[in-house]
Amino acid sequence: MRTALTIAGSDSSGGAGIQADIKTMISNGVYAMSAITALTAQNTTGVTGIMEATPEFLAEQLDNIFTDIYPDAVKIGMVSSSALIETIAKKLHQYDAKNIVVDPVMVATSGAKLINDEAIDALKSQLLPMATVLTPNIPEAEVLSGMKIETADDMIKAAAAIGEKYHCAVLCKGGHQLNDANDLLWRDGGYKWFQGKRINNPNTHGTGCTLSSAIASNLAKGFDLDTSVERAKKYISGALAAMLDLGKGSGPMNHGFAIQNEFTLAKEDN
Ligand SMILES: Nc1ncnc2c1ncn2[C@@H]1O[C@H](COP(=O)(O)OP(=O)(O)OP(=O)(O)O)[C@@H](O)[C@H]1O
Ligand SMILES: Cc1ncc(COP(=O)(O)O)c(N)n1
Repeated sequence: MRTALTIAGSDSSGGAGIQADIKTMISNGVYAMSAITALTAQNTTGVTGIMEATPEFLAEQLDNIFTDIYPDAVKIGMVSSSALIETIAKKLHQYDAKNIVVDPVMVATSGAKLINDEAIDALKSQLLPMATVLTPNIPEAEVLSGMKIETADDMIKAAAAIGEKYHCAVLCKGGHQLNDANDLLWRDGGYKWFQGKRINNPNTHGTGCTLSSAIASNLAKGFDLDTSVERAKKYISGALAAMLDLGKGSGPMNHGFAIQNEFTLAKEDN
């Protein structure tokens, strides 16, 4: 069985972060492992507390994972401080990690800030150059490119600027900000649009975490980047279309829709 690792924060309400990543990885047919960067106390209405892991304890988790069950892909989500980012970069270099998907989590759907300002510089200088693919939403792509994004053409320009600077592929997500479900993948000097059907579902807590984990799962299974994005879009559309409605705020998706539908994803792969 192929294996994937998520390095991210725990979401006590289960819709985003480590919990969304593990549910997504299982549903996409890989063995899931986790290195937790922080505990968050949150629900669908907001984040009330964050307790960071120490860099030493994060390093210890990564040592235990990489020296035993080697991950075929790594997804990186919420990492709130530069010391934690430095630890991740050092360990991923040490163990020669492959298929690294970086979701540059900055602000939660509920509005809470999930990264310190000084950590954004560390993210840029240390993690982005290691990424196979980076998955910013529009506000994150604006921060990383330094340009305002108002049109689909701006998405292409910003993704190209980020990709050329950090030498990685960039999936700029239209998401709820710009053109709904259409995402732009820039890689190797060229780009491709992934058109998604907009699903009228207000419950989008954890969509970014879910998409990046689904891409990592498919890379772990040996699919190329374009195919992995295509398959990940199909998975997130299914999870949104399942129309789960929980909580008082922007609720979680139904990550298990495929398993509940008699293992449809697993059947497709056989
Ligand atoms: N209503 C929708 N219908 C279909 N696909 C959607 C919808 N909203 C978002 N998506 C898709 O979900 C994925 C995540 O995009 P989004 O822009 O929501 O990420 P994000 O802003 O990082 O998410 P998060 O809510 O976790 O911060 C993208 O592939 C996007 O196209
Ligand atoms: C631990 C953690 N990681 C990431 C997110 C972002 O997800 P969203 O923007 O959908 O709230 C989150 N809320 N919590």
